[in-house]
Amino acid sequence: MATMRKVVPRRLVGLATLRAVSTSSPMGTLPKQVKIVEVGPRDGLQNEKNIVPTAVKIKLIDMLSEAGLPVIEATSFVSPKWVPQMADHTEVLKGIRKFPGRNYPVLTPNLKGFESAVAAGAREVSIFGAASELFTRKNVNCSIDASFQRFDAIMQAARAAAIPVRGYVSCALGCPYEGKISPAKVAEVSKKLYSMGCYEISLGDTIGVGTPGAMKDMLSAVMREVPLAALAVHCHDTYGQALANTLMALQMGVSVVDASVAGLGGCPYAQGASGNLATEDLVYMLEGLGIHTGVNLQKLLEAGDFICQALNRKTGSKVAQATCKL
Ligand SMILES: CC(C)(COP(=O)([O-])OP(=O)([O-])OC[C@H]1O[C@@H](n2cnc3c(N)ncnc32)[C@H](O)[C@@H]1OP(=O)([O-])[O-])[C@@H](O)C(=O)NCCC(=O)NCCSC(=O)C[C@@](C)(O)CC(=O)[O-]
Repeated sequence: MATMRKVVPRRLVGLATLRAVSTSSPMGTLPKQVKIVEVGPRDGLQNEKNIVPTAVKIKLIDMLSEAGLPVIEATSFVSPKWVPQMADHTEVLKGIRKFPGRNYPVLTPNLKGFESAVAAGAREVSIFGAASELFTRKNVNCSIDASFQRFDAIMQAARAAAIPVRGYVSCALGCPYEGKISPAKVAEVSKKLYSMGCYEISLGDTIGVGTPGAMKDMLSAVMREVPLAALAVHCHDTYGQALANTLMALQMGVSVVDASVAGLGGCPYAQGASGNLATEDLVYMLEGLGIHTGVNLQKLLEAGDFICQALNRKTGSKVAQATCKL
């Protein structure tokens, strides 16, 4: 295994001067604490063409746990024909160290996936819907309505097994196949997922086309239907807007943010989707705002290094690039 690169501590020390920003600044009402949902091992890796060894996935998740991430989406129990990279879901879920008080949710598209996930030891699952009809067909091979019938079956089984379920709404700020998606449609799908029992709804800018203005309009509509405390944002960075969009959501009171170590990611069924918001960049910004995350940035950078070296890939995190010793 290649050696870890050293992070230059001087750059990180500079943060201390920024920490004076108060939570009731003119920027809006910022949350005091943000829960980061790390999606790198799932969203980050699912699009990788070469199969990443199971041992690498396990080590990545363990390093992310050591960095203090409270929630790490570990894998997905989808069809291996559709997403070959996630075919080792059972081995990954069984192989990782489960830190006390942390969650390791997995994606489940249908009852079959849910049952396999539970058999592999999943204690939390995520169902994934979308606000776009065409994207739903490309991603899970059925209509939005039919996807909700599958979700019904999962919700019933999850209730019986006392398994919490998170819900995703993809294409919340645009669709690769339909283009613009109305905030009303996003609100409708979010409300349905929440009403059926999802404890949290993650609003995905799947192809990273959103801007802070679009985020504001979409969130305003969703907040009329779903309590703010149950909302999360999930921004891809295709147009370099992910951090700005996330900041807008924070200013509107959202306190749960999805991100992916080293900015890895993309949905294989969303043409043009690039990586997610890099977790390192999110943590750096939140620390600068004086917002608690419980994440150790140094250890997170090391996890980012590890996976980038394993993938032979340059990091997508600006913070990692800036702090990299040349
Ligand atoms: C939903 C299906 C399965 C429908 O796929 P289908 O082909 O319509 O399903 P089917 O029920 O006809 O089954 C076909 C075959 O798949 C098997 N199968 C069926 N279900 C499972 C399962 N759970 N696990 C393992 N195998 C399964 C089933 O047993 C059968 O096997 P065969 O008889 O041919 O050998 C498929 O379309 C699929 O797996 N799609 C997943 C696509 C995916 O993972 N996309 C990425 C995640 S979403 C995302 O990234 C966005 C997000 C969440 O990050 C937020 C954002 O950024 O917006």
